[in-house]
Amino acid sequence: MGETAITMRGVRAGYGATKVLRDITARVPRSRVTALVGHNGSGKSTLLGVLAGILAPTAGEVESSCAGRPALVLQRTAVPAVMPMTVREAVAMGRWAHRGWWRPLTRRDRTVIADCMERVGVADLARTRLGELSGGQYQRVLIAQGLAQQSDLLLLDEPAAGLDRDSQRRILEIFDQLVPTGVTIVHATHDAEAAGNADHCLLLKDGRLLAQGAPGETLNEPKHPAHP
Ligand SMILES: Nc1ncnc2c1ncn2[C@@H]1O[C@H](COP(=O)(O)OP(=O)(O)OP(=O)(O)O)[C@@H](O)[C@H]1O
Repeated sequence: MGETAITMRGVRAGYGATKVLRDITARVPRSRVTALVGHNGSGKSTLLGVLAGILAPTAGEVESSCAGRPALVLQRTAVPAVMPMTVREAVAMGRWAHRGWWRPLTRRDRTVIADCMERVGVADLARTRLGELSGGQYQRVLIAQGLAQQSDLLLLDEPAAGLDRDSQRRILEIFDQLVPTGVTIVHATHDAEAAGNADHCLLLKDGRLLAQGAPGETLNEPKHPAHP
């Protein structure tokens, strides 16, 4: 299926003595949505950490043809909305990678920030404080913050977790709008609809890759943990 954005060969990774990923050999297609699927603890977040470049593999290699640094959108629960800042200020933090946090925003930064808020539908909330947002709105702000990094690789850890169906669908729509702009998306999910909507799935179990490919093939894989 199309071009490859990332190739992993025999990737192992973990945390000190804890070995998590075991010999992952997989590909991520360019300008497509890839879903990382698997039970709790199967290694989805760890794999995102490797793809984000914040966790170095202990073996194997990761070859990426993406330009620049990937943008990682952490799980909403890992980034509580306790900071006394507005939506615009939170999205502006996405520009720090470009300009450093100490420099004033340029006109270009302001344009990018406004565009990212528009794309995820939070422009009308620009002056609202994070603490006043619903879960779905806050998740979209975090996505806008990731988009503001203007990376062509967007990694998201369970962006739809804990949201109602409408908010989940809205996130899938955002993915569908981003892909034609050349963004490669990789997201971890527990949700069957989100996984089924992806172009490509990587199915993990206990740190190993059980299957990869189109959702129809991967998720019906007899080795899928959901199968008896
Ligand atoms: N910082 C860490 N230090 C030590 N072990 C960790 C660390 N982070 C994760 N682990 C362990 O690595 C394994 C894989 O965790 P990971 O978070 O990658 O799985 P996951 O598939 O994303 O799970 P979930 O669906 O619950 O988010 C788990 O056994 C977990 O306890």
